[in-house]
Amino acid sequence: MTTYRAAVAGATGYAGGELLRLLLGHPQIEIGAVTAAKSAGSRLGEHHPHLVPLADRRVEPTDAEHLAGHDIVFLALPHGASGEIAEQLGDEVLVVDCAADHRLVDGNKWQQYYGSTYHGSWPYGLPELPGQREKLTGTKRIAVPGCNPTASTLALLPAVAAGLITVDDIVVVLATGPSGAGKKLAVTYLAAEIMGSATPYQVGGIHRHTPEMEQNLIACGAADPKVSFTPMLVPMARGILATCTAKLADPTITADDVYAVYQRAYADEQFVHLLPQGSWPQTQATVGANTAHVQATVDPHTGRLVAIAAIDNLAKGTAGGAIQCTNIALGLDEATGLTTIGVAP
Ligand SMILES: NC(=O)C1=CN([C@@H]2O[C@H](COP(=O)(O)OP(=O)(O)OC[C@H]3O[C@@H](n4cnc5c(N)ncnc54)[C@H](OP(=O)(O)O)[C@@H]3O)[C@@H](O)[C@H]2O)C=CC1
Ligand SMILES: CC(=O)N[C@@H](CCC(=O)OP(=O)(O)O)C(=O)O
Repeated sequence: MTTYRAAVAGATGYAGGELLRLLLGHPQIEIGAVTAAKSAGSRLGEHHPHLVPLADRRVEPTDAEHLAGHDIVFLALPHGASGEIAEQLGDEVLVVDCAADHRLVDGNKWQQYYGSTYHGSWPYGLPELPGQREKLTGTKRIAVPGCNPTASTLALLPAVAAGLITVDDIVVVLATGPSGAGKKLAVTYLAAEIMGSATPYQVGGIHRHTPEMEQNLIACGAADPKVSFTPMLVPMARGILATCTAKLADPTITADDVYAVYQRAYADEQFVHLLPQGSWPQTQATVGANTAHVQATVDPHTGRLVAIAAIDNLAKGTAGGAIQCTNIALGLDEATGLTTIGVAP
């Protein structure tokens, strides 16, 4: 059995920590260098007390020298830092970027929403998109999706692909836990402000995940989709619940029609769990698992589809999705080292 050696850059952060947690259970990937920025020189146990087998690992600086000599490099760095270091890594190493730097195909959209150096696009790490597994197989570069686009795309994919909805008025309202903002940003949200409150942010169509969501819907077959996206912070450590609505293409489409389309679309997707008809996704059931829980129906009063997805932003939304795609790239069983079993309560 081949064993691959992987470095994790940004190992002290939330995404890096979740990558390491999952990699510890991966039978064919061993953990090499763990790197960060200002915390270089510290021990990993100071940052991730839950990762007991790695407690004494020294955190190295993030540079090409420390990332050399690996088969895989996972980048869990802020945007920009990720794009810069990626340019210094050889063509032979598999680079899996959890940041946004290589997600958008359209450089103008990158400028509009990020306004920083555009690093081009890599194969996009959402295997459930039509034709995407072929693009990921054997690749040496993977752009891991944003957690919000993963949840909303998986909620809408079957409806768009089957032409159940019109795509010029898609509304996504999404609740997310603060770990989605990363450790560095999370410290700016005081517990006293988070607990007991729901707080919208990036309101008015300005969130940088909007073009990524639209890009994904184009990949599902939509022509010129328009997404109105409103996220809000809610008091849970992990989790995203994306509620997506859109006008039905034909008002006679029933809830049973919709459910049958979703059943067909996700019949072979082991990491997308379509709930029994009438049950609705809850974030808790996805915690620690590489799953998206999905449900959809119609609202006959307004003639709209209502589709909801729940994910763990750090699992299927980042680290789990990254490992799923890594498995595909390496030709391993897609589920190696991953679970569909969540943690409850
Ligand atoms: N959190 C989430 O749910 C998701 C995160 N992502 C993406 O994953 C990436 C990491 O996010 P997350 O873990 O949440 O962020 P964190 O803030 O929790 O962690 C950031 C990590 O990057 C390191 N770092 C910061 N600046 C630099 C730099 N200039 N050079 C090298 N290393 C640096 C930090 O090290 P140190 O501690 O030493 O400063 C830390 O290890 C981001 O691009 C994020 O957008 C994507 C999807 C979801
Ligand atoms: C709570 C929170 O702030 N969440 C982040 C999601 C981060 C993410 O998906 O990562 P990328 O930054 O790599 O796109 C947000 O909405 O911007």
